[in-house]
Amino acid sequence: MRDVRMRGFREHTAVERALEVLERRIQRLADELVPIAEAVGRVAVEPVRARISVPHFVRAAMDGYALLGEATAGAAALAPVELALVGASFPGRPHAGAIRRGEAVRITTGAPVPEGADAVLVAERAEEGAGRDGAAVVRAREPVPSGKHVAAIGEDVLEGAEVVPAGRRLRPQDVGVLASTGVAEVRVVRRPSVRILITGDELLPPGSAPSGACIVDTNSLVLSALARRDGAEDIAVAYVPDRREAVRSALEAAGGDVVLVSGGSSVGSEDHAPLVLAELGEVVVHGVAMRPAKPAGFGFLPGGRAVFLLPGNPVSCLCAYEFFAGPSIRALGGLPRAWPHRRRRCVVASEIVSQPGRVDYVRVRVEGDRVFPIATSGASILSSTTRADGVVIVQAEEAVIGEGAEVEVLLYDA
Ligand SMILES: Nc1nc2c(c(=O)[nH]1)N[C@H]1C(S)=C(S)[C@@H](COP(=O)(O)OP(=O)(O)OC[C@H]3O[C@@H](n4cnc5c(N)ncnc54)[C@H](O)[C@@H]3O)O[C@H]1N2
Ligand code: MOO
Repeated sequence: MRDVRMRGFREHTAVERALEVLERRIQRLADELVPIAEAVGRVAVEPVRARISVPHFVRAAMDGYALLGEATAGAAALAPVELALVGASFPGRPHAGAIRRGEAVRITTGAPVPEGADAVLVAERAEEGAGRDGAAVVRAREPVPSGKHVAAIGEDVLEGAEVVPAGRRLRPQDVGVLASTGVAEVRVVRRPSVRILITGDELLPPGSAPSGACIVDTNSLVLSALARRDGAEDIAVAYVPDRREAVRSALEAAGGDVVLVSGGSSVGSEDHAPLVLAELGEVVVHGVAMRPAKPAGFGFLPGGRAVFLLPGNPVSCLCAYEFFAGPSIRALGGLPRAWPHRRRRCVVASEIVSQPGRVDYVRVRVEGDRVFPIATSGASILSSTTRADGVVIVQAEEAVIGEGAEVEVLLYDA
């Protein structure tokens, strides 16, 4: 690899080309079995099917009386049909045995309908009392068609039916349904672990007061949160001094499925990360036709673990993460590579200028359906991303997006 330190980049890789490499080289991780209680948010590797039908017994949908519908034929308020009340069925405590025509069982919603019954007469249309012989009876004041207020086996889910497709990031209700069908474990994609190496002798950990020539490291917080958003777990941060040997041993010892190196990616005399990565593995891209994050890059360690070289400037770091590391971490975890931001079509209210040949990450403010670029373009101005509502990505072939044009804004808030 050519040493760009104090010399500069000779050429820049197109964003599209860099993404093609990542798409080819980064595939999802292996799978693992997790208990159903831990499956929310995980990505199913295969379709998950119902183990048994829900409900697995015929159940009442209303409170009232289980009976044979036919037996209530001709019932009316003034001429009720009298049935012998022979028992009760509650959820978890069914009536033992079958009933015959002319008999009824008191039943509550969700309870098993006894054999011999095929309908439920709602409590509001019935009246309990004593028959001529003093035995308990229920009087039906209207006829009940067969099947009324009775849920068939499998009304919710049939045994063997696909509940969720492969690739689904499981929703709370998905695991609810799966559990209801007796599923105990789900095969999901392993979550990527991420190691964040923060380089820069000037940096103090978050929570410190900036002092002297030292500033507070913000990239570790932003990167950790973004990695978590993208499905990573086991995210660890390490601070690495600006010495080649220190960067080398940190990279060697990093572990994790993905390594993010913040800072030291550019052409300064202390920018060791690209050279160290080239020594230990391979640098595939270093220098991208984009702004900010021009010095961004990535490569691989032996065994194929990806290392992302993220410029130290905080906006560049965020931007390089979003373009390259984010899609890769999501793909490792089985999620779509596409940016997860909510999108909104807006009209450009003040022209957006970009340089043809490079992709621009333009921070914008949104007012109604109108979009304004944020004046500063400095990659060190992290507060620009706090003042912005989102970003517009200007493609390499575009130069000026004039007032009145429609653009898609990727919103920072979900
Ligand atoms: N001669 C050239 N100089 C620079 C070029 C170039 O092409 N030729 N590229 C510039 C661009 S663009 C960027 S971006 C930066 C990236 O440089 P590095 O990745 O080497 O980053 P550092 O030099 O370590 O830091 C840059 C800047 O950001 C601050 N920083 C670093 N880490 C953090 C952190 N964790 N939290 C908050 N702030 C951080 C650091 O103090 C510097 O101010 O290079 C340009 N130079
Ligand atoms: O690309 Mo640098 O990332 O502009 O400051």
